[in-house]
Amino acid sequence: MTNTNTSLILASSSPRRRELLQNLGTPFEVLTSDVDETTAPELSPEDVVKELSLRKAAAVADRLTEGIVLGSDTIVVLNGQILGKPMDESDAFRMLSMLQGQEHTVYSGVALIDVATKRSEVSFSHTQVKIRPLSKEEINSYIATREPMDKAGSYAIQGIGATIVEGIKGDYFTVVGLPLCLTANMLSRFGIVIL
Ligand SMILES: Cc1cn([C@H]2C[C@H](O)[C@@H](COP(=O)(O)OP(=O)(O)OP(=O)(O)O)O2)c(=O)[nH]c1=O
Repeated sequence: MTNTNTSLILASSSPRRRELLQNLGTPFEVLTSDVDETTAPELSPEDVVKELSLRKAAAVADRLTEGIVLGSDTIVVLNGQILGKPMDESDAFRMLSMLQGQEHTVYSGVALIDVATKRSEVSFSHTQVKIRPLSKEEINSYIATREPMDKAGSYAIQGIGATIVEGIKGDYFTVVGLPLCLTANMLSRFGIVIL
C-alpha cells in the first residue's frame, strides 16, 4: 500500500540519492540547501553521518509548512580517519592511495523530519568495502575519468569504481549513498508505507 497523501521531499543535490530513492516507487520532490558540513572532531563516524543527515533535512524543513523531509550523508572511514569528498585531484590521489589494498567502512546516515509535527528520526547504516591493490598509474587513470571527484572516499562503487572493489560486507545501497531498506523502514513510521 502506497500512501500518496503524505508528500516526501528529498533534501539532496546528489543525483545518486535521487535515483536510489526512485527505486522505492513512492513520489517525491527534490529541494536543496547549502549546509556547512563541518563537524566536531571528537564525533564518531556514526554521529557525524547522523548529525549531517539531520542538518541537511532541517535546512530544507525550515522553509516548509508540511511534508516529510529526508536528508542523508555518506562518509568513508579508514582506520578511524574520515574521508569525505576530495577537494581536488591530488586529494583524490591521496585518498585512493590510502584505500588501495585495504578494507574500509562506509557510513550513511538517514534523517526524516515531519515538518508539521516537528517529529524527527535519525539512523545510520554501515558497510565494509575491500579495495584491491592499485598501482599509481591505475589511480591516475581512474582520476582522469573524473568519476572520483564528487564522491566520498574518491570512488563510486556503482561506476568504473566497481572494477576496484573486491567485495563488500553489508548493504550495497549504503555505499552508493542511501540505505534503502533502512529508509523504507523509517518512512513507514512517518506514514509512507512502501510494502
Ligand atoms: C563511496 C561512494 C560515495 N558516493 C557518493 C554518494 C554521495 O553523493 C557522495 C557523498 O557526499 P555527501 O556529502 O553524502 O552528499 P552530496 O554532497 O553528494 O549530496 P547532498 O549532501 O546534497 O545530499 O559520495 C557514491 O556515489 N558512490 C560510492 O561508492
